[in-house]
Amino acid sequence: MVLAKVWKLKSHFVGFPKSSDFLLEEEELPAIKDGELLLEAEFLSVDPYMRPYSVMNMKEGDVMIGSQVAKVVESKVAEFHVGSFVVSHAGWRSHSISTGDSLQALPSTWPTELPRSLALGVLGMPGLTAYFGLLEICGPARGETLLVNAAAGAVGMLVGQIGKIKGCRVVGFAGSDPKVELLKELGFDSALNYRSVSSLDAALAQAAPGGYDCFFDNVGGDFLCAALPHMKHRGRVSVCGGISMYNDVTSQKLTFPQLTLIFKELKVEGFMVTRWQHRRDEGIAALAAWVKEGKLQYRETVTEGFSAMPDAFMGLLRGDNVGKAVVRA
Ligand SMILES: NC(=O)C1=CN([C@@H]2O[C@H](COP(=O)(O)OP(=O)(O)OC[C@H]3O[C@@H](n4cnc5c(N)ncnc54)[C@H](OP(=O)(O)O)[C@@H]3O)[C@@H](O)[C@H]2O)C=CC1
Ligand SMILES: CCCCCCCCC/C=C/C=O
Repeated sequence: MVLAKVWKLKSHFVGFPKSSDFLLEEEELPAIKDGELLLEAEFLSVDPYMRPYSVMNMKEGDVMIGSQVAKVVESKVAEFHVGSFVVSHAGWRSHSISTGDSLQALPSTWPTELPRSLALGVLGMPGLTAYFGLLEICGPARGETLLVNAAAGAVGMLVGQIGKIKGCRVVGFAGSDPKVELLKELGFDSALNYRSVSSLDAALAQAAPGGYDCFFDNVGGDFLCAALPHMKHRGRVSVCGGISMYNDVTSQKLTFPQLTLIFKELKVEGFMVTRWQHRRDEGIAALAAWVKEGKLQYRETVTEGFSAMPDAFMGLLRGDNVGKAVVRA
């Protein structure tokens, strides 16, 4: 008999999440049956989408949604061997029972020098988000200027580096001076702290006096409104996220950008990374090759202990993380 620890949504978040919104429970798991396997979480992901998802798709008492890298500890499914690792979407659970459906096996050839947590980061959902969201929607060309915000986070850090690989001039905005320094180390041509610039408008203009061809937006709200007038004619905007709005209690009042969109003939397109699920292998192969060649660097912020899941999640929303935020169970 296995006692699983499970984090549940105790109360719907109102504004910024609080520790008291989460509930840690224990659940007895039954013995596995034929066609089932028992998983033990090794690394769990915390991601911004969990905040809007909780509003749209969860009720109080539900297990928090999420992905994890897990070890197969018992198996009655031929394709999954005990001791192998998978990415599972079991939510915030220390142990879970699965039929194997929708599990992604980590290759047995996973390089020992790469932590398995990368399957939740550069070699997982955030990597694919950066890869397809930038290349398919912005279509950056050599010599073009690319703008990205939340640039020191899991997705943004990769977007900027992929922009450099594609020959762009890259401008990144992040929320602290150490993050800005890191972006410069990673090869960003210009990096700015959006919290300390006296005017976002002036900073955007100064960083790219000729304007931006591509904008990968992770933040939305005021940043999006400030950036659109700095786009070049026929610029492309990839609307990936709106983290500045996820904790809003009342909707932000924004100035409609119709005239900018029309006269600049901008393409502004939202996306879900799941759009390219059928091209997952292609994306992971490209990202892995760049990591191996040293062209794509990754960073992780690892929080220790399953009991710290809510802290890691709240830290992510506050901007405590550099690169991908994960929890080691
Ligand atoms: N469309 C899709 O399919 C997907 C969308 N996303 C979206 O991509 C974005 C980035 O996700 P991810 O890389 O995983 O997360 P990050 O690792 O970038 O973490 C979130 C970061 O957002 C920044 N942030 C928080 N609040 C604000 C704010 N008010 N204004 C500006 N920045 C803020 C913080 O960095 P800082 O210190 O710089 O403020 C924080 O570190 C999110 O919006 C997410 O929802 C992610 C995956 C898939
Ligand atoms: C628990 C499984 C979820 C994996 C899919 C995640 C899709 C993320 C899309 C993000 C949107 C905005 O942040």
